[in-house]
Order: sequence, then structure tokens, then C-alpha cells
Amino acid sequence: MIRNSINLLTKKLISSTSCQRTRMRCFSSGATNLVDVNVNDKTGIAVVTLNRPPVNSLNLELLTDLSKTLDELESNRSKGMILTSSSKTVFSAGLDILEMYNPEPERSKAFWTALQDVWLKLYGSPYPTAAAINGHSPAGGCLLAICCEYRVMVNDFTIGLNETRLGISAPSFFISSFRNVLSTREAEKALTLGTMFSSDEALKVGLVDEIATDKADSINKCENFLLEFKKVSSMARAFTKQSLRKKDLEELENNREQDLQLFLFAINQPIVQKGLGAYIQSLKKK
Ligand SMILES: CCCCCCCC/C=C\C=C\CC(=O)SCCNC(=O)CCNC(=O)[C@H](O)C(C)(C)COP(=O)(O)OP(=O)(O)OC[C@H]1O[C@@H](n2cnc3c(N)ncnc32)[C@H](O)[C@@H]1OP(=O)(O)O
Repeated sequence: MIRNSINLLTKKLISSTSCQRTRMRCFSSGATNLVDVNVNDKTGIAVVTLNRPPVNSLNLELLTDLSKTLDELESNRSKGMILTSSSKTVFSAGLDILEMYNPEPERSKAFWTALQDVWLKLYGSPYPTAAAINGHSPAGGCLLAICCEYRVMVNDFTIGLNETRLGISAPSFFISSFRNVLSTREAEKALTLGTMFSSDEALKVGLVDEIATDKADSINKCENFLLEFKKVSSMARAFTKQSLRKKDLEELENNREQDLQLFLFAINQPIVQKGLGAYIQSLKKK
């Protein structure tokens, strides 16, 4: 018992010492630790790192951890958040296709509800947000990035909402957040074609705001963006952001059950199951 307490104390001391060295506070989001959080004590900005190897595909557990993290940031009155990934080549591979293939009813419901929660919290967050996109970012990965207010993408990767290429339509809240970033014309073209943009193409069309040479550079650039808000009242900032995004947020808030039922209906169609099965096989054959 005493030895356990000493071990715990030692662990705490070691972890607080390593965080002090970089003036960071560290906390993890919950039971499964698929999200790491480092808060810079000087700036108050949190770097939130998705950590579900190999490709950060968004399954129920990762979404639940992310959702808890977003709650903590909000209740701690965060000064800002930078979302990034622990992978060297993938920001997030989007929704975990295995959550939608041969779905188990209760788990699928919990999965989609967790995705809705994450979207509502991230898209509507009162604190400023930026994505340091340090790898490929298809579909649900792109969704997380476009929920943020600013995007810095490392060169040589791809980003986009490619759902039509999988034989499905992007859900309505994916589309509304995409349209918040791109013109309706560009959004329609990209969504119907399922376009995956290179970093340069994404910059040209306005899907990302800056290009970075590597992850550190992308985090630095995101931090510079977030630090600009030091000069602005956080209440006025949050109110303005939420007013601009209000219609999109209310659209999902008021239709959550309908959106869930549409998802369950869509993934249970034999043709969608067939398409997802073939897609999983094609990923495995690579
Ligand atoms: C009518 C109105 C209907 C409205 C309702 C519609 C309902 C909407 C429903 C769904 C919406 C879905 C949105 C999505 O997010 S779907 C996911 C889309 N994602 C992708 O297409 C990305 C697929 N992955 C890749 O392209 C690559 O993996 C990449 C991210 C580029 C990384 O490449 P690489 O580094 O070479 O890694 P591998 O391809 O070798 O992958 C490593 C292992 O990871 C597995 N993997 C990859 N992606 C996923 C994924 N999204 N989900 C689950 N698993 C994934 C891959 O199979 C490898 O596995 P293994 O090691 O076992 O072979």
C-alpha cells in the first residue's frame, strides 16, 4: 500500500519535472489515453495530439476521449487549442471504417452520437482552435480540421472530403463545416467529385491557410495565429464565432435523432456494406 503510494508520488514527480522543463502541463483525456494534451503554462494554449496508431482512424473510443478533452478545455477556460497527430504521415484517416462495416446496433448508435458530440463541441468551441495538419487528412480527418478556425498543413500530404468515392454522401454537418471554409461552388465541386487536395491545391482553394515545412513549423504557425487573440476580448471573440456558426450548430442540435437514423439506415444498406467491404479489402491489399 505504502509502496504503491510512493510509486504514484514518484511517477507524478517525474511527469511534473518533464513537463516543467518545457513549461507544459500534461493531462490525458481519460481511460483509454488515445488523446494527449499538453498545455503551455506561458501561453495557456493546449496542444491536443490524436494518438491512435497506425492512422488515427476515429473509432468510438478515440471520439469519446476527444469529446472529454474538449469538455476539459472548455471548463478550464482554455486560451486556445492546436489539434495535431502523433503519426508522421497521417493526421487522421477519418472515421474508422470497421465501425460501419457489419455494424453492431448499439455500438453504431454510440459511435455516431460521439461523433455528433465532438463536432458540436469543436465547431462551436468558445476558445480559438487551429489544426496542425501533419499528415493525410481524408474524410472525417478533414472534418476535424475544418471545424477549427485555422489550418496549417505540412507539405506533401492530401486533404478532402472523399465520401462519394466510397459510395456514400458526406453527412450534412460535414457539408456545412466545409461550406464554412470554401465557397459553395468550390465545396459542391469537391464534395461531388470526392476530391483529395494536395497541400498546395488546398492552399490555393482556401481549404488551408498556410503551408508548413514540418510538424514543428505547423504548430508554431498555429500558435502565432492563436496568440493574435491576446489583443481581443475572449467573450466578444467567442460570441462572434458562435453567432457565425449558429445556424449550422442548431441544424444538428435540432435534428440529432434524425441524423442518427439516417446514418444507421445508410450504413445498413447492402450496397453500402458491399462498398465498404471492398474498400477495406483494397486498403489491406496496398
Ligand atoms: C443519402 C444520405 C446519406 C447520409 C449519411 C451517410 C452516412 C455517412 C457515413 C460515413 C461517413 C464517413 C466519413 C469517413 O470518414 S469514412 C473514412 C474515409 N477514410 C478514408 O478513405 C481513408 C482510408 N485510408 C487511407 O487512404 C490510407 O490509410 C491513409 C490514411 C492515406 C494512410 O496510408 P498508409 O500510411 O499507407 O496506411 P495504410 O493504408 O497502410 O493503413 C494502415 C492500416 O490502417 C487501416 N486503415 C486505414 N484507414 C482506415 C480507416 N479509415 N478505418 C479503419 N482502418 C483504416 C488500413 O486498412 C491498414 O490496416 P492493416 O494494417 O490491417 O492492413
